Amino acid sequence: MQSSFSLSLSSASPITGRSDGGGASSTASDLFFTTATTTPSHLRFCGLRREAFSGCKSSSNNALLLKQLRPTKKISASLSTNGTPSKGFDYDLVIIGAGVGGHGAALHAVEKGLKTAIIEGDVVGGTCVNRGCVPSKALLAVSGRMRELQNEHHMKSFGLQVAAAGYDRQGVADHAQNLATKIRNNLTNSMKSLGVDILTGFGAVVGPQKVKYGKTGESGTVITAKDIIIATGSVPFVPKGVEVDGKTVITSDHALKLETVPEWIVIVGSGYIGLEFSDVYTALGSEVGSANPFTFVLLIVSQVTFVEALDQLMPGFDPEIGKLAQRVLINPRKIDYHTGVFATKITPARDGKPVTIELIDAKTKEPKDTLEVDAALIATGRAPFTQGLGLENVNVETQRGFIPVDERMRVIDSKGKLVPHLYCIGDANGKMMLAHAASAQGISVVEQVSGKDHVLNHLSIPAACFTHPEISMVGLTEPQAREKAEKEGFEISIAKTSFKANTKALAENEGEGIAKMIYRPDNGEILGVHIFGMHAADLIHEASNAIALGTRIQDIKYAVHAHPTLSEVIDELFKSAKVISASFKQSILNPTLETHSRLV
Ligand SMILES: Cc1cc2nc3c(=O)[nH]c(=O)nc-3n(C[C@H](O)[C@H](O)[C@H](O)COP(=O)(O)OP(=O)(O)OC[C@H]3O[C@@H](n4cnc5c(N)ncnc54)[C@H](O)[C@@H]3O)c2cc1C
Ligand SMILES: NC(=O)c1ccc[n+]([C@@H]2O[C@H](COP(=O)([O-])OP(=O)(O)OC[C@H]3O[C@@H](n4cnc5c(N)ncnc54)[C@H](O)[C@@H]3O)[C@@H](O)[C@H]2O)c1
Repeated sequence: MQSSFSLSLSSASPITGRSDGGGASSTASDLFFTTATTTPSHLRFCGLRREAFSGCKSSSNNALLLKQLRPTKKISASLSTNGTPSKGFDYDLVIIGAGVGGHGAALHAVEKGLKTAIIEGDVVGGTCVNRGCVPSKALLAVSGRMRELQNEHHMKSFGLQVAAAGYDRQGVADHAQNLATKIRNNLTNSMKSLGVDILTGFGAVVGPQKVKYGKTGESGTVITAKDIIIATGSVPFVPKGVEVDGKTVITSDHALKLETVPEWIVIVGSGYIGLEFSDVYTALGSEVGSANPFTFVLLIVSQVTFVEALDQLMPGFDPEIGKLAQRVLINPRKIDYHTGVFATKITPARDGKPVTIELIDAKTKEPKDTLEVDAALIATGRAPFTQGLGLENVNVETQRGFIPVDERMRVIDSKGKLVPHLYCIGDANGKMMLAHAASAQGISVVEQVSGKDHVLNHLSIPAACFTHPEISMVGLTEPQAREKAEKEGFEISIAKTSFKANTKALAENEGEGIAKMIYRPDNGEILGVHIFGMHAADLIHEASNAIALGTRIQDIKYAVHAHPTLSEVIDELFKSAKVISASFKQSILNPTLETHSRLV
């Protein structure tokens, strides 16, 4: 896997975040950074063992994954070759980093006729494909099925009888790894087939419109480019005082290999990674029995203890959704938690002693507790990977490691001026640490360098947490919307619908869930949508596309949805919103006008 340099797969990563810290959502000190196929072979592919019936759905619902699997031939044949560079340059566009951000930019650049090269120092696909979205969603696909198969009450409600479910840990781990390999190959082949030059080595900026690449410590090859995009991503952030050994004190890089499922694991941080892994660990449980597919397997449900610095779990979510998520995803499961505490010192298990975790009160900094457990997963955010990029050669200073950019992803220098022809996308700029955001930013930059102005609306970018059930969101949370409304002087309203009233959800015995919309009743603008429930991650796109396209509730509420589908939850959400009609507003201004209805 590793080539000329090592990134976050190794605990001796060039940056662990220890020295620099920082994070997109950091708040305090350096402690804080923040188809239903049921064949036996299909079950084996998922690493599951089942004697009786199972309903193993075939693939992840991750839109990006589907995009990555899409045949590249979709791009028209006439545009499917790398272009000729602008006069005086080796390339029109050089991208440093072949993660999903760099990949998205490269494909779009070739489509636009730009002569494009991408420099990668490790493996194509970056975090998302190799150590992030892809393997984690493979593990979550398995945990979802295990959860369902183990839920006797749920199975009985369908009239199904199910014998004890078990799993083969290595089989599950292989499923995750095989998927990563497959998607990595797809990404590599998609770029190769379009003629993108994939250059191997560590890339750095050596001057305006000049990039060097090669093995670290060697002189390397210098190439010129009309425009440069930095897309170097991020690595796990490990707070000061935490000793990662990769076995008992781990980051997501290690956890995704699923080398063990500990009996008791502390998860430090209850954000996306913490929550998704709590779903995996509590569904799989620690295996202590036989591994034969046709014998009884004893699984001990793993105990998860969350350690969260803020006063509530899942602080990033809309508070109402967070509360519901806690009631469904935390309270009934073997999960306990300590909130308002920092993990200041974590020592791996050694010499027969367990992992020890020292907690201090987040506000008073007084010692609070010491936990002794089997393992600890550090899920305290991610640190940008921006060291050694030669930013000093273009007078750029990072901010807690992140590269400062404007709304067009143009890099800003230490004097606050834009650096001509230099852009930064994805995790390295810290605007929104999501795979599809990185890719969208890359496409936006390519639009700009090909002569079309483009500003990406980050408030239209959806996010999802792939727990069971899922959580998704787009736009503002209720508190954020209230703050904005107060500042700008407008009213907000809230609409809510329940999965309990949805036929499809009830047919699936999955009525637990809500959708919530925050909007402006005066003009029908959607400010935020939050969904908790089955397939929430897929359902959010109707709302995110409406925000992106500026569609108002009074227009989208007439769109027709197939029955019975989960999408009717969102249909009902739009229909239940009360927008004051234009004619009513007119009638207030001019009382002589006749009005039929106040609301639309
Ligand atoms: C466990 C986990 C699960 C996640 N799940 C999701 C999810 O479900 N959905 C989602 O949207 N996001 C998810 N994310 C976040 C997502 O992985 C990142 O937001 C995304 O990978 C960022 O893409 P990027 O292109 O900016 O950087 P990266 O994917 O990190 O890619 C950067 C690339 O640049 C290369 N590189 C770095 N420096 C240099 C250099 N100087 N020269 C050459 N090459 C260099 C690296 O080797 C790497 O290949 C997850 C993250 C984790 C850790
Ligand atoms: N499904 C997805 O889209 C997905 C999945 C996984 C990761 N990601 C991305 O990866 C990034 C990293 O995820 P993450 O979960 O590590 O970060 P996060 O920012 O989502 O959550 C980190 C949590 O750790 C807490 N924390 C930080 N320092 C702490 C400390 N010292 N002690 C106790 N608590 C502490 C924070 O309060 C926060 O709740 C996120 O930005 C996310 O966008 C996305």
